[in-house]
Amino acid sequence: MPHFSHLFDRWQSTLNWLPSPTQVDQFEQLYELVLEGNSKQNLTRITASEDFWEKHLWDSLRGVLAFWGQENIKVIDIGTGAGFPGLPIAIAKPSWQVTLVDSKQKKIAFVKETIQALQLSNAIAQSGRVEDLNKVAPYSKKYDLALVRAVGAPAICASYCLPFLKKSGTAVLYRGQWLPEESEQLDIFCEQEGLQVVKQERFQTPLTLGVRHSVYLSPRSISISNS
Ligand SMILES: C[S@@+](CC[C@H](N)C(=O)[O-])C[C@H]1O[C@@H](n2cnc3c(N)ncnc32)[C@H](O)[C@@H]1O
Repeated sequence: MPHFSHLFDRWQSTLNWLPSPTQVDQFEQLYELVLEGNSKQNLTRITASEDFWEKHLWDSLRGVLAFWGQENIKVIDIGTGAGFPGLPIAIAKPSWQVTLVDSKQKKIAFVKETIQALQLSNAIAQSGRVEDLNKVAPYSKKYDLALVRAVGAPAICASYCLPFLKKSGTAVLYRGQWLPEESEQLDIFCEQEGLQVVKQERFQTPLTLGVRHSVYLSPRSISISNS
């Protein structure tokens, strides 16, 4: 019995995108695997089908909407937990290479099993602390996008992302409310670390109208003066 078929039009009206039949099946399967996984470990409190669609599937994809037209890019999901936002993104964008990282082995075991079950050949999961992984060769400066949702204060999230990014890369902080003091704290960090806030975007989720913000950061390009 499909869980999300009544929400099919919402993909089109809110993201201007429609999943293929295979992607529809993968989203359904992902939901069932998370429910099953939740009976063995604490993966998520968001279990009702509409909540799952809005807060895990839709929200994960909305954060990368600005990059939707890009193909063949490398993406890292930092502190992925049960695989969000990385798994919905790997389903929706098969040409993107998605790396999902979390320090908790058990969560990564679940994500690995799910990648296999969904046959996502464009996703890999890696356990470890991001502040260790982001300094080593396979990961350092390799990513076009670094994504971080619900992991910590903005400056900490930014510090996790920065070492993963190519010079042309972008970090996306997935935030709920965005407070002036968070913005100020992030500005101070960016000033010190050679990052710039490229854009902040405010939007609402389509079903419960929850407030969300996406904050986009990129390494600052250095301008060299002639004098
Ligand atoms: C609240 S969960 C959010 C999970 C997921 N991003 C989401 O939005 O549903 C935060 C996750 O970040 C992971 N995490 C926190 N600090 C980390 C670090 N330094 N390195 C790797 N993972 C970390 C935790 O293990 C946890 O699974």
